[in-house]
Amino acid sequence: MDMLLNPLNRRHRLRHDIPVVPGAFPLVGHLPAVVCDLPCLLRRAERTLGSHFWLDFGPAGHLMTSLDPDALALLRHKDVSSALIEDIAPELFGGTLVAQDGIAHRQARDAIQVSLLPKGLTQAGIGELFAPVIRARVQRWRDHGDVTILRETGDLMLKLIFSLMGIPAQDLPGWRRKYRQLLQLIVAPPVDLPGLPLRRGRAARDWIDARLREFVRAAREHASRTGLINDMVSAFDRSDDALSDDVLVANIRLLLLGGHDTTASTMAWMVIELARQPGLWDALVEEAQRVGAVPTRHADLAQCPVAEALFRETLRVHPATPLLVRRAVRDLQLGQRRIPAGTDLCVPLLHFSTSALLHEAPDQFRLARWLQRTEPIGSMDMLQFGTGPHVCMGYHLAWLELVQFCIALALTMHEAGVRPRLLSDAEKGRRYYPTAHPSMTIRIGFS
Ligand code: HEM
Repeated sequence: MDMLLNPLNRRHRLRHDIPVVPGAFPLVGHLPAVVCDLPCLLRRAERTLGSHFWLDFGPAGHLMTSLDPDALALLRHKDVSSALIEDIAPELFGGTLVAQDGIAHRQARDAIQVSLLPKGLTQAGIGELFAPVIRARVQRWRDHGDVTILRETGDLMLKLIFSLMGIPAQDLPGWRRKYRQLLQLIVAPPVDLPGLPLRRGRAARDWIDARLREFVRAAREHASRTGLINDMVSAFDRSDDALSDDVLVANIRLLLLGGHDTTASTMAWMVIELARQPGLWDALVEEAQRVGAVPTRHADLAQCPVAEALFRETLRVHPATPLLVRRAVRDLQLGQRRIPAGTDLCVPLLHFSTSALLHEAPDQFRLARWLQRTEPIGSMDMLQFGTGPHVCMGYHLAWLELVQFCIALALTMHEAGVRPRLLSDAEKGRRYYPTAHPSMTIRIGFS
């Protein structure tokens, strides 16, 4: 067997009448294949077993995975819960709204959402804050001549998200270090000893939370100031059942996590696509020259249709969050199948995003599918941000910063008479779980 599956496990088994994909390893199940070759794994499972099958996510257990478009409706169903997210990553997502349901979720979400909508972002001057940071970074790339792209976009995104939180520039190295330690909680084995990832990750989380608490206190003392944290604090303090600072701090930390990896990966893929398709780069440069400056407000984004199409098509072909997980809290009907209460579910956004059911010629990277459409963007067009009550809260922010990035890149490189060129194999070393991204080693030259 080629695809990181266990050749010794070929037995065909059923759970609740649904086939289990063969090839799981002890302890880690199908995780090696999920992480390294999810599209191939899903295609093979569909071809051999049909559109419903179990995947073994190792420590997270078996998830019933459905490739039936009806599965998307599960994300909007009142009888499915997001609590499974907390079970899978309690150290990172415990107490955050992404793992909550019902009123607790709605209350925390309502309090934060306003600041992340176009009006809130414009009022807080986020576009003006980001433009010079992005411009300075791409100028550094131009001066350097070549970059390891994902490392660079990851660093840029961290800088943007920290500046969004009002973290002073001189404190950034300390935050960066703690943030990287926090991420170790994703893979930390459950052993709490000094020097091990769990202990270090928890210490970093406590460090971050303590500082966020100080920001919250400062925001209350200077209530007249604007800025994202100030807006969130006032919204939390105004909410009907005042929400505790623990809830507020956990959710600000969630924004750090939610807004980083996903956008860094998308930004890296954008550069890779621009480098491997010269026609795309030419169209973007033409647009950037026409608009002449990096847009700073949502209202300006309409003048950048090519950059917007690039943002949407990059996400469609390379969705940064390829899988969503849920738990059935009551018996559910999924097409012809009955899903018993308690079943853990996996909805592979990657499959739908690149499926012929939703898109013509889904394997082709085509800006025209966005540039030529006349109907408004609907929920299926932004599926990569989820759907239903948990749909991404950072959609407008991601749209703004990614279009800003495209225009800044095109202006800067074109002024210097250079364009992006792919220096490595873009397909090698891709990862698909827990978020999807190109290989950390891919290099892009500007010449
Ligand atoms: C390209 C960029 C992004 C992608 C592809 C993306 C994708 C997603 C997806 C698929 C979900 C749904 C999770 C679920 O249903 O379980 C989600 C939720 C969320 N995202 Fe994003 N995201 C992006 C950027 C951002 C940014 C920039 C922020 C904020 C700074 C953010 C904050 C959040 C939050 C707080 C949630 C949880 C919403 C809830 O549970 O109600 N995301 N995102």
